[in-house]
This record gives sequence, structure tokens and C-alpha cells, in this order.
Amino acid sequence: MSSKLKVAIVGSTGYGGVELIRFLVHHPQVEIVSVISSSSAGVPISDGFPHLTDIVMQDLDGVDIHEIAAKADLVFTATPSGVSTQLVPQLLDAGLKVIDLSGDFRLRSGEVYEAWYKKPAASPEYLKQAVYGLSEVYAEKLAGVSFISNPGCYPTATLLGIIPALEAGWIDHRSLIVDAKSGVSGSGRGTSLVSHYAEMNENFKAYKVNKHQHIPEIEQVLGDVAGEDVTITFTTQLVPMTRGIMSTIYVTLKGDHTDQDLIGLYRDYYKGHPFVRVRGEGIWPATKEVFGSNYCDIGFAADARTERLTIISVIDNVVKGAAGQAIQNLNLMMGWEENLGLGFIPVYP
Ligand SMILES: NC(=O)C1=CN([C@@H]2O[C@H](COP(=O)(O)OP(=O)(O)OC[C@H]3O[C@@H](n4cnc5c(N)ncnc54)[C@H](OP(=O)(O)O)[C@@H]3O)[C@@H](O)[C@H]2O)C=CC1
Ligand SMILES: CC(=O)N[C@@H](CCC(=O)OP(=O)(O)O)C(=O)O
Repeated sequence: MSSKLKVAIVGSTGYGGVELIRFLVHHPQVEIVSVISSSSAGVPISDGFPHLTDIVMQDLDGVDIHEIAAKADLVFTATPSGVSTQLVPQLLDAGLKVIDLSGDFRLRSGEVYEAWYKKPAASPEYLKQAVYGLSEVYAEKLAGVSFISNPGCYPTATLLGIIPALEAGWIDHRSLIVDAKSGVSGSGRGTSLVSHYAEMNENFKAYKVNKHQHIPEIEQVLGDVAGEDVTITFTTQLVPMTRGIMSTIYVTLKGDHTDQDLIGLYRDYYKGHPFVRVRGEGIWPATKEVFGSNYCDIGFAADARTERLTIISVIDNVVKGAAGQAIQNLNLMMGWEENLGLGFIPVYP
């Protein structure tokens, strides 16, 4: 009998699900017992994803709660928002641990969720069970819990870039402007006009400006850190690349803080957390430097002339923004080393 943790993945045919498989196959404490699809049950997963040939040869299972509970200890739900709302409560009631990658359980208020996602919210009873899994910030709260709500991709890059300076009182949160760009895989595998090659190639496009569903998620966490309401100006843009998010943050500095001060502050804050890397003075991170990895890389430019600070934070949206952080959270939940199964060097070039 294997003593490994038995995990199932719902949404295993999506970008987040397939990336979970890529990492979990090498995780020393985990066995993937079920890869699940609501539309292709019975089909070998390698039929749809030939890159898994001879590596993962399981047939896809259907979404059957009793069957999942009979096989697994923990379920990753890599499902679209609106699906997890219904699915996760059933999994929890069946005694399973859950790590949900969607936006359905990140916001504490169901009313706020409905206002931004334009979908019915999960019931408050389950919303309050979710622990928000921004790994480096909430590591201690994640140990031993049964239900983690994984952060959004834009919030991960943005919050990791802002929180140390906000907590130290070095920035004026009323002046926060976030200019964020994402690769196209951020919109999932389903075909849409957005990801159509002819629409996206040779194009650079803003969307959901000041209306993006990740705004209340970022504001909720920053409000907790600041101890008062925080609002941000937030522009999201689609870049013609497959993976990667760059969040460029502009904020007014409180006091005379140099790049070296900021580098020291952030290195101290993230000490012991291997996946946040702080660049040296005058070196700003690029999305390629984290491609395929769980790193979040951060660089600074403090400007004494304008009294403003520019923070640049990059992640791979499918890894640190989704599957990688979900596995990091699994490790924290189970009391394992934070980087177990995630020790990949970014793919370069
Ligand atoms: N892509 C990214 O960079 C990020 C994604 N996320 C979030 O993670 C989640 C997954 O995203 P992503 O993998 O990109 O999305 P995809 O669209 O690529 O995949 C979603 C998967 O969910 C499955 N699914 C759809 N409806 C149902 C249903 N009713 N019941 C069970 N499964 C269903 C589909 O598979 P099938 O039809 O086979 O069931 C599909 O493959 C989303 O909530 C997304 O917002 C979060 C951060 C970053
Ligand atoms: C490029 C792109 O389209 N990205 C998606 C991110 C979706 C996502 O991660 O959605 P939730 O976290 O809210 O579930 C978007 O901007 O809506």
C-alpha cells in the first residue's frame, strides 16, 4: 500500500490541470489517482495531450463525487469560475481536502463576488471555510487546513510586489496604479475570439480596464495588510505570448527610500521562501526568466525626482499564478518542504 497522498484533478484537460499533472508526476509524496473531465470521460488523457504519452496513460474519469471520495484524499479543482461554487461544497462534504484554483472562494463577501463575477456566489457557509493561499504571505495559516482557495494570477504577481512595502509603511496606498500584462494562456484552453491567433498575434490589447474581477481580490488583501480600505487603478493587457505576467506597480513613496533599501526590505520579508527572488539594483525581471517555473521575480526603481516608486513583478501565470502555487500550498497544508516537486529551473531561452 502506497503511503503517498492520493490526489484527483478535476479540470485535468485545461491548462491549469495539465500543468498540475506536469509537476505532480514528480512529487515524491503524491500519487495521481484520478484525472477527471466533465466532457471526455473514458478517453485516455494522452489522446488529447500527446506530450503525456508513456508518462501519464490513465483514462479520464467522469465527475462522480462518490467515486472521487473512494479513490482520493485531496482534490485540485482547476475548473472555470461558477463551476467550483457548486462542486467544491460536495467534495468537502464527502470528506475530501480541496485546493480550488478558480476565483469562486477567494472573496470573503458573496455580494462582492456577484458584483464582479456576475455569477451566483457560493454559500457563505463554504466561503468562510476557504483559506486564501498566497503562499509566502499566509504560509502559517495554511498548515493543517482542509480547504485552500488559490489566488488569481494577476493578484499573485501584484500582491507579492506590493505587500512588503505597504506593511513597512513606505508607500502611500491611495496612489497605487497597477499596469498588468498577461500571456494568452491566462484565458484558458477554450477557444474564444480573445485567443484567436489573428486577433492576438502582432497585437497588444487592454481589456476589462478598471473592471477586472481580480480588483476586489487585490483590494481585499491590501486592505487586510493596511488595516483600512484600499482601492487601486488596475489595467489588464493581453500580450502576444503564451505564458507570463508582468505587473508594473506605480506608487508614491513615503520617506526617502532607495533601491538598496527596498531590496533589503523585500529580501528580509521573503527570507526562507525560495520562490520569491529579488533582483539587484538596476536589474528588472523579464517574464522569460520565470517561464515554466514557480518563481516570482521582483525589481525596483525608486525615483527621488518624482518621489514615486516603480515595482516590477513577474510570474508564469500557469505556474506561480495557478498550478505551481497550488502545489506550494499543498506542501504548506501538509507540512512538507515548500518547494517539494517544484524545483524546476525556468526554461531559458
Ligand atoms: N490559465 C491561467 O493562467 C489561470 C487560471 N486560473 C483559474 O484556474 C481555473 C482553470 O483555468 P484553466 O485551466 O486556464 O481553464 P481551462 O479553460 O483551460 O480549463 C478548465 C477545465 O475545466 C473543465 N470543466 C469545464 N466545465 C466543467 C464542469 N462543469 N465540471 C467539471 N469540469 C469542468 C474543462 O474540462 P472538461 O471539459 O474536460 O471537463 C476544462 O478543461 C479557472 O478558474 C481559472 O480562472 C487561475 C489562475 C491562472
Ligand atoms: C489573459 C486572461 O484572459 N486572463 C484571465 C485570467 C482569468 C483568471 O485567472 O480567472 P479567475 O482567477 O478570476 O478565475 C482574465 O483576465 O480574466
